[in-house]
Amino acid sequence: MELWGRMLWALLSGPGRRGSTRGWAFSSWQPQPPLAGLSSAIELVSHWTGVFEKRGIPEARESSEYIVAHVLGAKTFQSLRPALWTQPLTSQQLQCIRELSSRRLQRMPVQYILGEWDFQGLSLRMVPPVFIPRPETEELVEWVLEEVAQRSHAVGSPGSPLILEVGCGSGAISLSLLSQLPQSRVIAVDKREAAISLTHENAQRLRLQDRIWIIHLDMTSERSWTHLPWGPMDLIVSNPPYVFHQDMEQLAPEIRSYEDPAALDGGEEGMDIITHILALAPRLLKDSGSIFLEVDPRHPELVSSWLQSRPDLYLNLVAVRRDFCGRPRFLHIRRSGP
Ligand SMILES: C[S@@+](CC[C@H](N)C(=O)[O-])C[C@H]1O[C@@H](n2cnc3c(N)ncnc32)[C@H](O)[C@@H]1O
Repeated sequence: MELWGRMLWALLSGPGRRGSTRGWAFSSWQPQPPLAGLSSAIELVSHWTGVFEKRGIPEARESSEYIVAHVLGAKTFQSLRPALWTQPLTSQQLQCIRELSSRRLQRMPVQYILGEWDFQGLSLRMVPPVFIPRPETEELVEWVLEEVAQRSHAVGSPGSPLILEVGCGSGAISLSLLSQLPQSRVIAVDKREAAISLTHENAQRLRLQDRIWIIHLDMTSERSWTHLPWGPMDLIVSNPPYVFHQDMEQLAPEIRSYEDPAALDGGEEGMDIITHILALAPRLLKDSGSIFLEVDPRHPELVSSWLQSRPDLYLNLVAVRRDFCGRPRFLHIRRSGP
């Protein structure tokens, strides 16, 4: 699973992918010839890997393995019982693999094809165009958990920590925090109806619905914040849209054709939603409350100088963390004043 997420990020920042591929992504698909003689899982993986490679589909082997494993009822090919690798598949299973593979040929991300994906050990439903959670974001969640563990004297009481997530998407961050912090409560907001309903669905699936308020709200609208059910917050967490607008056209076809641009486009310097969160934070946070953000590697410096220009907010950038590729991608900002 991790590999796929890494690939997505690599495409997001990778060179040489300018120009629209939307047209060819859809028009290049031709009906496949019958798979005469192919019947076992191993043969199908190798057949579809070859087809994907020929059509330039990234992560060809991983894609075909996930699809075949999914149709056989497993999460990964490696977790399939070895007996199933060579056993003949039914014609219904063959047809299903063909249909799912044709979606991959149209550059649909595997997470949407399968309709579910794991995040922090939770199985979440995935529905386009709601943003697919990336493995980097698991590192953000782990950092928040470390902070809560360190401040357990302050936030360990029933109902705490109280956490606000801005831009909940599928609910990945909120639900994994709730599942690992049994006393916590979360307010999760998103401006997209599709994200709100997917977070509701995932909360129900995981039986975490009792400690989460899911609110359909555009955080840039002033009036939205007057009726929050709980507050003030111990923590604000967000993986906001932070892609620099001019980088949007370089995104991989998987991202551009299927994920909501509003989940990605952070404006000219990727700071539009970040600065809204920071400007709002003093009104929502407890005295020494914290903000944890996932950002672009250029943002630690930009955020630091933006905060220096806003001493009235009493917010300090207290730490920057690197992701598994060594890029500075996570910020911890603390409120330290009135
Ligand atoms: C990068 S996605 C993160 C989704 C999820 N937290 C995750 O990490 O998988 C950003 C999310 O912010 C939401 N969003 C964008 N602008 C917003 C706004 N003004 N108010 C509330 N949510 C917003 C998008 O709809 C999207 O779901």
